[in-house]
Amino acid sequence: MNAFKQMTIIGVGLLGASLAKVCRERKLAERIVGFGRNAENLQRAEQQNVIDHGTTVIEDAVAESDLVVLCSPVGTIAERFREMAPHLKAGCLVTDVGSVKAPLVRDIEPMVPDAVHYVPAHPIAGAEQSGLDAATVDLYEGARCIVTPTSQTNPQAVERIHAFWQDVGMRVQVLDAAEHDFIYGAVSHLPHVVAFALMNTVGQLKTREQEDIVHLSAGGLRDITRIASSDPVMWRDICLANKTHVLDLIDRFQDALGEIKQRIEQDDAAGLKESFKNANGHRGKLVGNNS
Ligand SMILES: NC(=O)C1=CN([C@@H]2O[C@H](COP(=O)(O)OP(=O)(O)OC[C@H]3O[C@@H](n4cnc5c(N)ncnc54)[C@H](O)[C@@H]3O)[C@@H](O)[C@H]2O)C=CC1
Ligand SMILES: O=C(O)C(=O)Cc1ccc(O)cc1
Repeated sequence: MNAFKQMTIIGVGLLGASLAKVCRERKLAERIVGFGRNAENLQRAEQQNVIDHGTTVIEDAVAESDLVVLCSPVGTIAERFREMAPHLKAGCLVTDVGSVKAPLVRDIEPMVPDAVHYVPAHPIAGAEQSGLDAATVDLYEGARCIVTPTSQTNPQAVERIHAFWQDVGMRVQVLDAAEHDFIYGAVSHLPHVVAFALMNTVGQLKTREQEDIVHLSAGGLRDITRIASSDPVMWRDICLANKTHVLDLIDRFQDALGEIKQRIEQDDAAGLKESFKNANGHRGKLVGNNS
């Protein structure tokens, strides 16, 4: 097991507090420090014994730590790294949970001090809820964690961070950051954009009596839009950070939607059936039904 004397979590929300909980339970760190902007949130995390100590002063948060995990929104991670970099001790390992990797690697790698190692990571574990109160000890259990080292990343540091995420309970896999952003743009970011757009389309429609029509829906609308309840700041940051891939994927989605639209317009029953049958096949791969 890969026990650290002290670890710091930057951003004690869903991902950060869940990580603190599992590290506490599995004794992966002797002491857990939380950094955040909101003193009241940190105080509550201390009271709940999620962290040993909370501080809004980044120097105090990281100076004695052997491991720092950045768990704040994607748009804030590089800035937090810049602030903490001069205060990191020699030998400190830094990883993160950001949902987009290439821009973080591009911005952070040039700022990494000598004798400090940054190994980017993305645990594919989460939910549509956010914040300390949504955190659970088993959020990460059995889920995939993508690690995206570069040619400059120290191999021993990669091994230790790999072991850390494994100790947390994750199945670790290495990917190039650019490929990661393409893949998760497709399987995570586009679905969120579609869910937000679908809810905006249907959500504003009213009955003749000016009542919301969503209450009249069957289970399907709820199934397809669960993730439209996700945090707007988090998803704003993800879409802007992964802009190129997200825009390309929206184009692809519009093409697929356009094909269905055209087949309906042209009363192309066979073509329409083909579009839907193809989708059945693709979803079969997703849910493990290849028949
Ligand atoms: N929610 C999810 O399902 C997943 C989220 N992620 C990534 O994890 C990170 C955190 O997401 P969540 O835990 O869901 O969000 P969250 O909103 O629950 O927690 C974020 C925490 O960061 C704090 N924070 C906000 N701005 C900050 C700043 N400038 N400096 C320091 N702390 C700041 C917030 O106060 C909050 O405590 C994001 O980068 C996200 O992309 C990764 C995998 C899954
Ligand atoms: O709630 C869901 O189904 C998710 O998709 C959670 C999620 C959100 C963002 C990530 O980067 C990874 C996982």
